[in-house]
Amino acid sequence: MGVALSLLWTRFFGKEEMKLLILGLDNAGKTTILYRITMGQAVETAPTVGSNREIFEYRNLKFMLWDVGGQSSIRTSWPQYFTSARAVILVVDSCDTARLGLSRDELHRICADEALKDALLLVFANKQDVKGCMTVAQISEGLKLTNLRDRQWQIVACSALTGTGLYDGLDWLTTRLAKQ
Ligand SMILES: Nc1nc2c(ncn2[C@@H]2O[C@H](COP(=O)(O)OP(=O)(O)OP(=O)(O)O)[C@@H](O)[C@H]2O)c(=O)[nH]1
Ligand SMILES: [Mg+2]
Repeated sequence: MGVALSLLWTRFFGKEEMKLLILGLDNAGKTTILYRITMGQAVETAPTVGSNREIFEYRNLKFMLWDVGGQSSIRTSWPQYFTSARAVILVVDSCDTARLGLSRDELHRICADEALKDALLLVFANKQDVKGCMTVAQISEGLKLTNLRDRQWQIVACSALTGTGLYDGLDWLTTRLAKQ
């Protein structure tokens, strides 16, 4: 859309909502991140059956955030959410060493999907408040992020419990989305 047309569109219809997907294994902290971002606080969560959806405005951009359940039975439905997503936020539990390989497999499956070929990738290495958790470098290596060619990606350490790091990730995302 040209600049003039885009301004006209915004004037009459409001800002375009950008669809962002929050994906990751069960217990990674996706729902906690969703509500920490949209409500500014840590909320008590239960495993997500299906998905949660929230509108969020940040740095003059409007987002529709989709948080999809990560249990194995729900992961098979993830591709139903992919259409027109501008970015994937992959949440990894930095304490879950045993399932880092599973996160890697899911990530590379997501990235191979044609519907997400232009989507940005932000990895949140969550639960960094827990002592002895994996570092960003270990998670980056375990996920084989450098194998993702032709993909704009970033990994950021965060804690949904304290809020640390979440806005560093969102700043990276919004800077890139604003340029598109
Ligand atoms: N210590 C710590 N615990 C966290 C953090 N983020 C989430 N949790 C806890 O991890 C557990 C799972 O969090 P959820 O947000 O429900 O996880 P989810 O990824 O949405 O899980 P599913 O809905 O099953 O896919 C909860 O007990 C959270 O309180 C964090 O940054 N630090
Ligand atoms: Mg959840």
